[in-house]
Amino acid sequence: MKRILTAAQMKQADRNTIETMGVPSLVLMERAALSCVEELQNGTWDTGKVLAVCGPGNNGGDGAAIARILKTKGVDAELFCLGNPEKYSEGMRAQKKIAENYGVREVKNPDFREYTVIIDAIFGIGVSRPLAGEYRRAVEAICASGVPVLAVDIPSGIHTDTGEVLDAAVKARATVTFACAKPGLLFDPGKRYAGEVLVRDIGIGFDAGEEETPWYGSVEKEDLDRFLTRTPMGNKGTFGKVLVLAGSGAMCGAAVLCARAVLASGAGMVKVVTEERNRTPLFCALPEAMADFWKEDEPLPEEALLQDLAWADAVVAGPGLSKSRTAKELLVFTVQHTEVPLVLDADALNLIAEDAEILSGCRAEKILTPHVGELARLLHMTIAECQRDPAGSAGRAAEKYQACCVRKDSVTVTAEEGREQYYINTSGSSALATAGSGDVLAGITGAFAAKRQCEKNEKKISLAKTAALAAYAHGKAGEAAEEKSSASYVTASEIIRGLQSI
Ligand SMILES: NC(=O)C1=CN([C@@H]2O[C@H](COP(=O)(O)OP(=O)(O)OC[C@H]3O[C@@H](n4cnc5c(N)ncnc54)[C@H](OP(=O)(O)O)[C@@H]3O)[C@@H](O)[C@H]2O)[C@@H](O)CC1
Ligand SMILES: [K+]
Repeated sequence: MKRILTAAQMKQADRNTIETMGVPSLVLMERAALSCVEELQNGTWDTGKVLAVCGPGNNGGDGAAIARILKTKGVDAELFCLGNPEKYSEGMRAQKKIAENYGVREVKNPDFREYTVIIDAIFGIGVSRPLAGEYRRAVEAICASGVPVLAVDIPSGIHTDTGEVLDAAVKARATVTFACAKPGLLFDPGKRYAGEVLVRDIGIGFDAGEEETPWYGSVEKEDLDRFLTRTPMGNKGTFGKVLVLAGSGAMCGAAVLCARAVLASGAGMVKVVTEERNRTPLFCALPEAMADFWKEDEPLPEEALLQDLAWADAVVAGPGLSKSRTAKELLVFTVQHTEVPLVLDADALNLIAEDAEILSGCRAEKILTPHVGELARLLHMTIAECQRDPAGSAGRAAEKYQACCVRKDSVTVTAEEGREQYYINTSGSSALATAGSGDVLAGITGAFAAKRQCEKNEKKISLAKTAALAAYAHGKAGEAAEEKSSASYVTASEIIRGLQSI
């Protein structure tokens, strides 16, 4: 697990390091600057002529220190300072003076195109409002110059907590950020402005308010490996049995992809409940699956369904299900009779968006896996509103539907009701944006929820972390598939195959 800190939490950690642990602020700044210099000297940057563009706060102080350290290493480094010197932070004032003492030249009206690298040290986590005046002009000129930019802590103009552009922002080739990633570096559009994000330890003594909300984190490969470890004593019945309710007459593929993903994600068994017309294609495509069938406009096979629901350790409902009258009856029946974790995806979400009453009386733990369009329908908001606030919109759906919500987008966020906790997914690429990819994620999520259901209580992780691990595995599988071809050619079946390589 990696913690991700908001601006307020990072400031508290800085304060704790300085005031409680006793590390002077200038020492932290020196370490911050050195970590940027190390990046600049790794051989991938042309440091022929470097300009550090500094704002009035401590981010500017970092920039001045970087220019000075570069100068001592024989690099032609200059400073361009913005803002009223009377309002400089103590750190910026001190660093600017030290840079002067070392003979770093300060320029007044630079032509940014003359430089080989620009250090963006205008604003860091202290940015407090949209950029205007000289700041905005500088940011726009830096962007227009086309010169590679190294951003210090966060690209100037990106909101630290949401990733929003505050009217204008620097587009960096890479960002060296201190101690922890920040949400704004991981969410779009901040993620695209940050370039490669390099998290560097500068000796922050943590007390970022562990209990404080909102809490952000990201799961890592080690978390996934730990979760997927199988006990040698287990058998196919103890690794998780998943019931998949998917596929209407025209949508057998969704059922097949989802069920295949279940099996490829470590579940012991899968059973598919699908429309009668899918009988032959399902068994041809997936001989490992067991199945039960329902017929459009005929009574549900309730006895068989009750047995299936009692057998399952987790249930996935929705992929390719359609919104037909019988599909809705099936969903309502499932919701009312499921006691194990229930993953609701695609048409199940569309039916719920139209009639939230479907979920009334549900006793199961629920995981909703909407893409942003489905989320907007669930929340009766616009897509743009949901996009502006990735964590908030996921959290709102979790609260509204008393569930765990996996908000699928270029950056997937998982939230759980009752806690202001968010998992930001760091794996994946545009390769995942392909037909059937959502069916695969639903299957992985079902398999992981079933595995968790089979764990002894003391080993059980939260439902949100389980869902976050599924999103992470899905992203990693997409990356593995992309390595074999290219993002444009990856299909959902290849994402499933990619699961074997993570
Ligand atoms: N604490 C430490 O010791 C360490 C800190 N470190 C570094 O410091 C950074 C945080 O420093 P910081 O808190 O001083 O904030 P920073 O981002 O420089 O900006 C604040 C200044 O900008 C101003 N301002 C803001 N928005 C504005 C706008 N739109 N337009 C105009 N002005 C605006 C704001 O003015 P005000 O809002 O008060 O009017 C204030 O003057 C952090 O990201 C890291 O790089 C590391 O070296 C590790 C040790
Ligand atoms: K910056």
